Amino acid sequence: DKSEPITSRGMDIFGNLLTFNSTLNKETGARYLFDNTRANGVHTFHAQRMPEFSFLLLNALLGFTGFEVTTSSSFFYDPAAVSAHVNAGKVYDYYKRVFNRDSLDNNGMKLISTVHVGEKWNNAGWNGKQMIYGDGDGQLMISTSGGMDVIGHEMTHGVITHTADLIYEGESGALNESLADIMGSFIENKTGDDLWLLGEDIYTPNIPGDGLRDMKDPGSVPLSGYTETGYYPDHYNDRYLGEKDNGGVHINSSINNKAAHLITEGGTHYGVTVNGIGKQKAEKIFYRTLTHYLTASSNFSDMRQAAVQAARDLYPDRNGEPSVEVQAVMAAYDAVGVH
Ligand SMILES: CCC(=O)Oc1c(C)cccc1C(=O)O
Ligand SMILES: [Ca+2]
Ligand SMILES: [Zn+2]
Repeated sequence: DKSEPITSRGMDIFGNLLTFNSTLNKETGARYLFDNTRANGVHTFHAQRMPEFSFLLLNALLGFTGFEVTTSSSFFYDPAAVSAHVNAGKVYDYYKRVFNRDSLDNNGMKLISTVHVGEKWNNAGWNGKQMIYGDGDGQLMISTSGGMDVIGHEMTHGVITHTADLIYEGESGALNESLADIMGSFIENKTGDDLWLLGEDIYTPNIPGDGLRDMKDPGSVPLSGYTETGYYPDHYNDRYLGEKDNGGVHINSSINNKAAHLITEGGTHYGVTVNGIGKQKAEKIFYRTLTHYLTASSNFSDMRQAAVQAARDLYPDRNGEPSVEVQAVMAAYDAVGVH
């Protein structure tokens, strides 16, 4: 075979010089962003800023994944591609290390990312088969593949597809979004309040400290992205009941996000006090909830019951009393009004 694994270097979108796995064509000397050391490959492509609808159409109809990112030297000159490639490898490593999950399907499926989708597209996504990243318009967003939590979020959509496959609308869709936010944030693993911000590294480059969403204080972020007045909800009674955003999947996700924050760090919310149990336990509870109990049509009440059960499996009752972990889950869902 004419191709062999080789390490290459390149800068990510923040100017960090990184070393990563790639593939060399020995005959031509060309290198490709194909890391064949993980699963059946972590392969990164570019769409040369094609309009997103045409990329998505060609992808859906013909399985077109874009153009190969290649270089004739040992250096790759596409920062957005380097960021997507390296971050995808990190997300693969997280799921393998923490949950012994081999790729999104737990069967070593190839991880495909395509960057430069659309023209100044303020979006990232999972299209059911692969991750896609826009470059942003430079004001609202910059290359979305630069966000470790964004990539963790997109790839967790892939894990969800291969597990509960939560229907992407209404309450099940909000749970899909929330679990992607929760795992994306845990994978990025920042400290302090930054742990709870989504997309902060690639959002509004001219405004420090803000994010697409805030899991600790959802109500601090205006709903401007969805042309709704108001702020993200942090209680079930304030959930969005409109039609926009597939019935508010990126809006009502904040209610479950707040529950996840309370389970992890604790706090008093609408008069309900939760004693936090930390990230290591929280991530196990959410992963077990997703992989053992949730189904495609699960709603918020199902989520509460599933999370309580997952917590009970992992941290059983003691002398007939719920463990502190189970108590934290119950109290957190009480605090956000989900019963
Ligand atoms: C935190 C990751 C995220 O929200 O990605 C999206 C963006 C940036 C725009 C539109 C949709 C998504 C998504 O993956 O839901
Ligand atoms: Ca973040
Ligand atoms: Zn999402």
